[in-house]
Amino acid sequence: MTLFTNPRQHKLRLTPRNKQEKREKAQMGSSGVSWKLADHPKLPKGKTVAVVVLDGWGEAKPNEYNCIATAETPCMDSLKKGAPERWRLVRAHGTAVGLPTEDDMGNSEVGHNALGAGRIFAQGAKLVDIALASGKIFEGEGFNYIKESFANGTLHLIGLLSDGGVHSRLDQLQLLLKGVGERGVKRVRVHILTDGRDVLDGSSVGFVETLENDLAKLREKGIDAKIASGGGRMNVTMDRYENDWNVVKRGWDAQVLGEAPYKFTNALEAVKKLRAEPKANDQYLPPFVIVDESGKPVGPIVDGDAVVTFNFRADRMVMIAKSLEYENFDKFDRVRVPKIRYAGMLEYDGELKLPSHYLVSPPEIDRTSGEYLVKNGIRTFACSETVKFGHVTFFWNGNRSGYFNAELEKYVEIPSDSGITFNEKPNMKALQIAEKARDAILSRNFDQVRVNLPNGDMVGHTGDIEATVVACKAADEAVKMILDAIEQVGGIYVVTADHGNAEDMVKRDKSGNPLLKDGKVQILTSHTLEPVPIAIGGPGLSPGVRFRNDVPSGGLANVAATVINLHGFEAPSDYEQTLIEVADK
Ligand SMILES: O=C(O)[C@H](O)COP(=O)(O)O
Ligand SMILES: [Mn+2]
Ligand SMILES: [Mn+2]
Repeated sequence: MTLFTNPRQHKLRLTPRNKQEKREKAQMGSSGVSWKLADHPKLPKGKTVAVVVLDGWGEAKPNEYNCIATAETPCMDSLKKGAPERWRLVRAHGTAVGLPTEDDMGNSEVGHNALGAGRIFAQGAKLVDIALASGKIFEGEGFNYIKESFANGTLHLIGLLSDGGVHSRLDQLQLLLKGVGERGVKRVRVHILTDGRDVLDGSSVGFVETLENDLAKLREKGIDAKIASGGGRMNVTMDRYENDWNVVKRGWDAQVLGEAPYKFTNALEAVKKLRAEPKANDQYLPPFVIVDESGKPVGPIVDGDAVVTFNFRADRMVMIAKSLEYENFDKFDRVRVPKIRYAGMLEYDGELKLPSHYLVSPPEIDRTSGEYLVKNGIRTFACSETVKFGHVTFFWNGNRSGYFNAELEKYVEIPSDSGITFNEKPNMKALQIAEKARDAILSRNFDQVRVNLPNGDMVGHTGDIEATVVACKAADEAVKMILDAIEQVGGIYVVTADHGNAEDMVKRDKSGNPLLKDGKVQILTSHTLEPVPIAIGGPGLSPGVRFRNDVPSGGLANVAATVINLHGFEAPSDYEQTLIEVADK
């Protein structure tokens, strides 16, 4: 993209520091934060603002692997005609969303965090890198806690075996293994979840080989280190937002109880054999346990053991964290609940304080736009279907569950289909989400109506190009319904996305050509590095409002100030700058 040839170096803001902030803080009450937003000098209050996030909807050149360009998307096409004043692109990957490098694709967590928080926070991936590089990870409360079990128990590491950098990273697991090896661990068991969603399908085989090499090195040092169980991430453990507890149960059975439908004596063989089944892929491998020659599982979790879930990203760890930590738990029959010392790589839910022990402190995402707006009287409605519900609530609000003010907010979750891959039903619940948003807008009971439309992303992850084209059409129709409602109430819309996915479904070489393997293209199931569109409009948009042209490398974090302005307020002074200006007409 020529737009971003000279990206501004974003400073990672870990604490707000500027002068006005200090002055504001001096005037505040006991919470230490002044929540009052100043009136915008030019923009009115009282307009209904629809904020639509198309999940996995990036901008790329049209070609046969660009499902968005292939699909019929008349609504999104018409918005694009508003460029440059009412349509533009924003950065949605790498440092623009707090990830370690520009090679890191965006994802829902960091994307929605940036959209909601209006600032760029060093994200989990980066915080873990820093803690490992400095060695601080091995000095904190969380590590000291699990270390107590090293002398007499086993350390179990559970997580996604991948170098995707979305939920976890293999190099971080390797450093963790090395670190525990140097700090007295005697017995280690790794419970792997294969990826194929943030990385190419089939890459699990290479990751298992790498891990086995590392474990062999530990064994040379006298440490009893083995892979103990496994399964595909979408089938085992990594469900989110309570869409399907069976997924977590399958993980529990394999990891804790040592029970699974498949038993192997070797993890590499397990992954290769299970992948050879018809229609098998890394994302959906069935659960398996590794057994010894006598058929006994090599690593069930028992009393006195320590467990670390090594994913840094929260959404798909909250459910397993609850099952490992909660005494009162009724989501499935755990059969046996071992007395363990459990720590997450990060704290996964700041509101629930879950888990109570963790190795690295999460980003402190405070003073989000959602909280400011509610505290300034903005009545907010948020909706998506289960698989993305937490994106426009939990992630949007800085990884906090719950309302800021239940009287002013309503969050509606539409149950997702479970037990299917979404290429089977690519329309998903887009229409139902749009209907809820439409009704919320027409009710005039809300000032902000915020939705996430999952189709481009969830179907894009299946790698099914035909179905993804259908998915994009469905998302476009949903946008149209929401914009029609905004038209009726004289409101404003902001339509954007959290990262790319459906706009490029093929693995490419450095010059951008499809990369062939054995003469075939490799389907890309993951997100991309592409920028995403943002469009503004609607009858309530004041004349003269347009995108500024002096924020060329603007990213998702600039959207919050923009939305706050459209509600008639000035954004907090330490927010990334607004994307809009009001030209004199
Ligand atoms: O968790 C997932 O589904 C993928 O790893 C990332 O997708 P998301 O960031 O869009 O949720
Ligand atoms: Mn997403
Ligand atoms: Mn995704």
